[in-house]
Amino acid sequence: MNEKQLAGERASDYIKDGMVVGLGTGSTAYYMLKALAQRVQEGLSIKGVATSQATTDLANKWGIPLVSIDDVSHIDVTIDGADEVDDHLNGIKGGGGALLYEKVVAKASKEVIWIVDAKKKVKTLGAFPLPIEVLPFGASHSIALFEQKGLQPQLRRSDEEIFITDSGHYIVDIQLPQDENVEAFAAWLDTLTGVIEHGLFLNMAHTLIVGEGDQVRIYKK
Ligand SMILES: O=C[C@H](O)[C@H](O)[C@H](O)COP(=O)(O)O
Repeated sequence: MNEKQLAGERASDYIKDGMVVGLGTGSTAYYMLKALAQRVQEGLSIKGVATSQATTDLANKWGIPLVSIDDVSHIDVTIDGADEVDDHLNGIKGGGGALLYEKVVAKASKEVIWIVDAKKKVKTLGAFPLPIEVLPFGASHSIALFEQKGLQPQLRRSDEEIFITDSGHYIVDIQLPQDENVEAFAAWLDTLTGVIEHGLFLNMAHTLIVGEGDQVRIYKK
């Protein structure tokens, strides 16, 4: 079994009968969804809140019941992947472009669990480019600002076309400055007009499940 599968399957154990569950996006969340679908088939009763169209499609295909985030007062637990996670359980997300809905769902959740393979557990965030979701209107000005700050922005593309998020925005991938405090950098990003959201998820995860070789390691905040 690969590390992503180990982490994803273990995470599905955290889902209990009657819960509203935030369903993450990506190749690791895929395994959690698969394990959850199996449990639903065996009689587990949950309601899922999907974080992307891709996850909605998988849940529909596998018979996981979904509700809209606006039809629930809270989410009991959200299980999602991440691109990098440090020792404080701060992370970078958005490698698959789902960061906006993922952050909205995480913020509505009582508990957030991340599932990753071992290479994503890092000492310092920033080897993975930081995804910034920007408004298409004026995107060239957002990119110019990042360029001016030395952040090496790259407008994300998919098969030559500009990548469009589920909510109709662009993604600009930048290099996280290594000499700057991540909280301060996230706070600066939050002030920028035209920036819809960014992939720094700070103080959001409570539990990290890492598939490492043929073992699972669990870290708590
Ligand atoms: O936008 C995508 C999400 O943040 C994913 O959860 C993240 O990129 C990790 O994906 P994967 O498990 O495929 O590496």
